[in-house]
Amino acid sequence: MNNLPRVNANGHIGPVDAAQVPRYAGAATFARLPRLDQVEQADVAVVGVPFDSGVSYRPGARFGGNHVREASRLLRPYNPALDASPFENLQVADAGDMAVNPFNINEAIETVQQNALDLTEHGTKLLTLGGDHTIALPLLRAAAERAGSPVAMLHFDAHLDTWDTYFGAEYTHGTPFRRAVEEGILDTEAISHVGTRGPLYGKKDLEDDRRFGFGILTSSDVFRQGVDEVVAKLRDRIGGRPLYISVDIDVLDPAHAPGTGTPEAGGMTSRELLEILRGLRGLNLVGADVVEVAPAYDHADITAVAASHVAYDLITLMGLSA
Ligand SMILES: N=C(N)NCCCC(=O)O
Ligand SMILES: [Zn+2]
Ligand SMILES: [Zn+2]
Repeated sequence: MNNLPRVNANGHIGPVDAAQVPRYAGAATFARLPRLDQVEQADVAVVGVPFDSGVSYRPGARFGGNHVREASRLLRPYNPALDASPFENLQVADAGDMAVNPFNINEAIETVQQNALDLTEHGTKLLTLGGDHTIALPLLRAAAERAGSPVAMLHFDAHLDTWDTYFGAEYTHGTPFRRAVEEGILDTEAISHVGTRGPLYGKKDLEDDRRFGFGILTSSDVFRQGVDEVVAKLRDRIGGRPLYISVDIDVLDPAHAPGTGTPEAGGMTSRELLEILRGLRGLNLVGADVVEVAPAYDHADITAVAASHVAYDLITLMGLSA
């Protein structure tokens, strides 16, 4: 059905043309891009991670990837905010979903790490959709291995996710970045949380976090300092290092992202998040995730639309990387 030619100027296969095939027709791939098996090589692979066995509150992020794919049907090929055509500059393809064991977190982490390594074997960059924040740990392991060094990280989230354990469990969605620091896969000179807010267990949470090396720009900092100052501070800290960006969609206010498992009031707007991302043009972005999209709590696809635009800007940034 969707066999119309869609080869663009650079020989890359782009999205199905919405002027030729209604954009609501056919099975969803991210932004109506080709599947990975339909292209010879991919500069960027978008892959879903249907896993949410690491959550401490509301489940459902296992369904996030497909929810974002459905909302991404309305994306268009030219990104005016960054003056770039990401699918023309790059061959971007949808790699489907990782087959992750929902009953065994340790095995799931291994699978995510191995799948991420397999997908990036020939220089392909990875953007994952969906899943809970547990998956950032194996994704960072793979990113650091491919980079050949610890990576810088920007972590957009309402939460620190540097807690130690829940119910004695080390691998959960509230603990990936403490594990990552312990494993030495993060460049602790260049790791920042952006958008954090809300109650903590105690002051020690912040003390631990600072000891690990994290800088923090809270949701209130973004509001009070403004996007440009925040961008300048982040760029300064990251420099030319290989950079991984992890976006927990709950960094957005519940008004902008109700479809998530651990919502916190007082968050950033989707405009603020997109503006900060666009300010990161030219950094050496090696990989990214968009996690914690839980469709059961979404309304009118608000969360999925925001997540699809975040993913689109992340892919655009990959095409504009140093
Ligand atoms: N990573 C996300 N979304 N949430 C972590 C919340 C941890 C807690 O229940 O305290
Ligand atoms: Zn969070
Ligand atoms: Zn998180």
